[in-house]
Amino acid sequence: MIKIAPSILSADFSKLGEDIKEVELAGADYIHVDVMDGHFVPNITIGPLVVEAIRPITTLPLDVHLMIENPDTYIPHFAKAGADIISVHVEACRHLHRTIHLIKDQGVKAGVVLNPATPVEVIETIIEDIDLVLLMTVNPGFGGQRFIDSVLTKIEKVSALVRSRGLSVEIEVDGGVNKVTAKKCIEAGANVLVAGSAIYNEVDRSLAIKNIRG
Ligand SMILES: O=C(CO)[C@@H](O)[C@H](O)COP(=O)(O)O
Ligand SMILES: [Co+2]
Repeated sequence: MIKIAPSILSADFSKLGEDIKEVELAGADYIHVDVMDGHFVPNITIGPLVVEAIRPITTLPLDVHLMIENPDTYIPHFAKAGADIISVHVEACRHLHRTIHLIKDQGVKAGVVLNPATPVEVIETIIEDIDLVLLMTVNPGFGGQRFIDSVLTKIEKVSALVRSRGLSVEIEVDGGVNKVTAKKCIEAGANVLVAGSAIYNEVDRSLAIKNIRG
């Protein structure tokens, strides 16, 4: 089953609650929350206060994508605020195994994110410990960027790894996902598709989600 995770980075922040409710009613499976700190990526977005504010708005899982330095400091705050999945970048974690278990200790699902230039091999030793692998299909920091095709090979590799170990780890892709690139990601083995501009820039969000799901 293909899941769609609209990224609220492309929503209208002056009516964030309405924009979240709208994609929930339009068939979204997760709400993707992009957290940026101005250090790991050159942009600043939202913190645990906003996660706490949107928690009562939706019953969908909040899929929190941390693009921050020192994630260990903030993981308990995002968990307490109501995150259901917390994903950390391997590039930001000095002790990745410890960070993954810190997330799980909060009773939250743990995801690991790889930038486009990071090879898949880095997750071979921890794939058994996680619930989700998030492959960035753009360089993180901004919505509305162009999909990087070379990541498709990485999706195939992660998919083969998950199958060969008999795991049920979700494979999520994020960045430049639209109805054309979504098809390629699904064929390569992804099952969770994050989309910001391809959903929030469309008037008919229900149709946009349907088109991406394929
Ligand atoms: O994490 C990120 C960007 O760093 C994403 O979640 C974007 O917000 C996706 O936006 P689109 O590329 O779909 O417009
Ligand atoms: Co994201």
